Amino acid sequence: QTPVRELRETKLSDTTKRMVAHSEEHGFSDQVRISNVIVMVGLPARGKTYISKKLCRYLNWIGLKTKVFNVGEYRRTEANATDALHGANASFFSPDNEEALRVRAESARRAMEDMVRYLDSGQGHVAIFDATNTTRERRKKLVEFCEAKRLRCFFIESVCDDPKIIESNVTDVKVNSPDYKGVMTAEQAKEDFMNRIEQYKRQYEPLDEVADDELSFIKVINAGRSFYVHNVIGHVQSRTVYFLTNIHLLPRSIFLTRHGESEYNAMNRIGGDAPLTERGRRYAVALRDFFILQKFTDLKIWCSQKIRAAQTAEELKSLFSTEYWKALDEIDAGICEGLTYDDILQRYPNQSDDRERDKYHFRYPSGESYEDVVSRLEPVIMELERQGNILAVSHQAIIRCILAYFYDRPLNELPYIDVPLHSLVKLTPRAYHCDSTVYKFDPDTQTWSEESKQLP
Ligand SMILES: O=c1[nH]cnc2c1c(-c1ccccc1)cn2-c1ccc(Br)cc1
Repeated sequence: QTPVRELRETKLSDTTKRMVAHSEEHGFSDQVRISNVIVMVGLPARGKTYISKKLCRYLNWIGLKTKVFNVGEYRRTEANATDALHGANASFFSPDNEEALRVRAESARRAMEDMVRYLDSGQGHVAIFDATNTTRERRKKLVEFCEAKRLRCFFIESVCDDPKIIESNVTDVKVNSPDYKGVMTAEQAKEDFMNRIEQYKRQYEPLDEVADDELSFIKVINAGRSFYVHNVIGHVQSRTVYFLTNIHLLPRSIFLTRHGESEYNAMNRIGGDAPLTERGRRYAVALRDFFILQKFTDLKIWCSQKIRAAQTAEELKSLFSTEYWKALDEIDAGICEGLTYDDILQRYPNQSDDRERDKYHFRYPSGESYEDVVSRLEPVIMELERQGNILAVSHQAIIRCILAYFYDRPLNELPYIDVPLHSLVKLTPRAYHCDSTVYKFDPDTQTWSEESKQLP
């Protein structure tokens, strides 16, 4: 069997070899060369931090290093220097409060400096500037600041006049804000926060397609019910717009599980397309009983196209609609398919070392890397964002990639996320984090146990 590298040498023409070498060295498009700044705009309780955190998590997962710079957090450190009550008093946000304006301008300046440092250091590709930025003058300063540093600016304005949505934000998030913690009751905090919004309304200048014609921006209206998109430039802005049009706030749960134990698992062999063992079949039945007990009515099942996954979902397909996704198939181990870990250590010692050194980027010869799997899972993640209650029956490497997205884990930690057989993960996305419960089934005692943990 000709080693893969030799194949590549003979197959590529000189021109192609030069192009491949160049692109491997210089990156493929402006997503690497030009740094992007995403600027949030909107009154308080319009979901700016919600969008910032969620978008940051998505861009990091697709490989664009991104960080949120929240000016409120800078103000709170600034305010602690003088008077912690600053944020807990709506009059702090009055346009007539000179001292407060100084503190707020100082916090914005320090956040902008840190943002540029993050991008200039080459550490980051995208910075998200999470602040109200509600006046044209404030936004003009930001554009000038970014232009001077060759940074491309994209504005995301969240406008919302739906009282139900604002109410859910204030009760969900604001009353637990550090501004109010231990300072006043939830009722008082809510009232103060509504006053804070009134203060901002006095100066709010929404983005305008005529007055702001030269800017690149998207107006998100009523939590994604409608959008106005203007002058989108480049890869990062295009992926951002696409993401925002696919997310929603409706509460739902996502269930993830591997297939039941297969004949290959029992022989410690990787890959392949083996059927379930008796223990694996018991898990399939237990899974069906679990969802009958949960009384889930609107659940959709997504399953990989491997026999062991299809057999696991078999028991459930009479209850719920089932779709088979090739994108959910296990990582392709290439020339290592069907081998045991010992076989691989003996036959391919060098590959085993490479894999240990950088498990995320390591690609099995004639197979895939975790990075390749993340790329083929992007459409699955996007469809998960669009859907309601989903159960995905898939494989260890695949579930690691999906969990890394919802848990906001760094990519180098992704290949080490614990995903044992016969365990079912229930994810419930919240405003700024994801609740997670793990249910474990023991096929020998045929009992379920639960370990609930709320991830940061
Ligand atoms: O309050 C809000 N007003 C307006 N838009 C909002 C929220 C929230 C929100 C709601 C509850 C808690 C935390 C954040 C999310 N989005 C939102 C914004 C854009 C998209 Br695309 C989807 C949701």
